[in-house]
Amino acid sequence: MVLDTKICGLKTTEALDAAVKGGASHVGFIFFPKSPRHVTPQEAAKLRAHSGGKAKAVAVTVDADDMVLDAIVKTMQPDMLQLHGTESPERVAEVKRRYRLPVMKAFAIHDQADLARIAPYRGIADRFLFDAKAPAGSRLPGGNGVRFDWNLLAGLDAGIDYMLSGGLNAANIGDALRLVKPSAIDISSGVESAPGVKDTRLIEEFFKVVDATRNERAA
Ligand SMILES: O=C(O)c1ccccc1N[C@@H]1O[C@H](COP(=O)(O)O)[C@@H](O)[C@H]1O
Repeated sequence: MVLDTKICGLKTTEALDAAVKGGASHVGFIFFPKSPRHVTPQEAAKLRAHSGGKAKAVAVTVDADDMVLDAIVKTMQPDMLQLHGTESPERVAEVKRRYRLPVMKAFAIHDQADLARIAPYRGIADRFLFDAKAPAGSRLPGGNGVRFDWNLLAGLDAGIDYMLSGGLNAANIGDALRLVKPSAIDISSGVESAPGVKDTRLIEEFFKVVDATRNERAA
């Protein structure tokens, strides 16, 4: 079974190399100035070039306007856009049209009502990303290392293509993948030694568990 894996919030070639070596299908770059993982379009372009196309480059933005997206798309040339704010279905459709890129729409999940909110985006977003709600007082809509109740996903329509995200790490990814069957997983702070500082040893450890669980799923 194919399981895409995205390592998000990359800022250095060392961390990027570890992600690619581990088998990441996607690598994510954060364009959100309040984040400790924020990169400029120029920095992301250099990292993307360094990866040599071995993983799809995802640009993560939060309610970005066309001017911001124009600069990112022109400079970095991502393979996919992750919209991690409160973008409406109309805005998602507009972004897809304007940039001719696949779009992954992120949702903050706490209960079933949050999952129901994806309905108007079906057929518009190419993929969904389910993250936890940001804790009170957090300056970030994602990258908070917080998980949500994965049981909520058990009854989800099997045709929904989603990336599981939020508080994943080497210690819990095995349990997550035994409980739910996402087409993809996404991790950021779970492979960091401090906010915004990726740890290559933690990236390696994460992939070891993912590979072991993937083999379990295939058996
Ligand atoms: O990581 C950030 O700083 C960030 C900022 C703004 C929007 C999204 C961000 N990260 C996304 O958050 C999730 C989960 O992160 P974590 O594994 O819980 O730390 C991931 O999708 C990142 O793309």
